[in-house]
Amino acid sequence: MKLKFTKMHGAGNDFVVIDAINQNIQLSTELCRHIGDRRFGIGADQILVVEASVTPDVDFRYRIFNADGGEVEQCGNGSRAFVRYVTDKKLTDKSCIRVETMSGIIEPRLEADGSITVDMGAPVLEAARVPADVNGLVATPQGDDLLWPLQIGSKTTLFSLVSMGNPHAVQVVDDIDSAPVSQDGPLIENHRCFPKRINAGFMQIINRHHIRLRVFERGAGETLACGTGACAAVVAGIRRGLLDSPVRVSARGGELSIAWDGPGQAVMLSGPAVTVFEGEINL
Ligand SMILES: N[C@H](CCC[C@H](N)C(=O)O)C(=O)O
Repeated sequence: MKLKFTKMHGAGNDFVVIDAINQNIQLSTELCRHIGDRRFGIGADQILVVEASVTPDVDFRYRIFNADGGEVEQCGNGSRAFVRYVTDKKLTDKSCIRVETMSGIIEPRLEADGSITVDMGAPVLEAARVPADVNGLVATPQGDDLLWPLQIGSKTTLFSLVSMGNPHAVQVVDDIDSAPVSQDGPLIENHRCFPKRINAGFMQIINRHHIRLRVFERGAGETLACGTGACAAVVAGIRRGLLDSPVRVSARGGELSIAWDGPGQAVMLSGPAVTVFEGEINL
């Protein structure tokens, strides 16, 4: 069968977007892994699937699969690509849409100037959900920052644990260009304290309104930008008294902007969403 798709990116975090409203497609882990493969398939960090909503007062359902085929709860950069896609494909005439994801409802908005802002919902301090004693590992938070000391390779590293629907472990580093992302990223992602695995953020503080960020993503490896990772890093930095909202997040693939007014409040994510090409794949 032939499957139509659209290739998109948000600050270099790239996606294959599939309309499953007007195409009959049953996605499996194996099929998503094939589509995400940069040599045998199309290639992408994530595959985004557009489905009709079955929930009143919700416009669409949005499924997210990492390149390794795993279905996940949330994708910040993907949510901006989503609203660009459904607008350009005339699947909606709304500028602000309500989208159901595995982790709840998000509200991406296409602004008059063409930029896109997403209400990502309120963060959960993942520490509250991390089992204190997993496989005999006892991890206890330090102070009210909820900084968790975890053994990564031969060293103990302090992490902020934040969930944006999907889990993030964020650490502060002096220089992200020399940070051991490729070495420590997989160790953090697969750490035994995180039974569902986790996204690993490496944050360099430039000033109270600007960070540089690299993220080794669960199920995708290091990406050029991570929207939920940017949200989690800013939440962690504000909670630790290191940052003030709004914060400019410089990722390797582009710039994102995050605003957060504190616990219980929604995190607002703004940034680009670009359509690169339309295509068809033989399955
Ligand atoms: N790798 C993530 C999903 C994609 C998140 C990222 N691409 C974003 O923009 O938020 C996870 O397994 O939770």
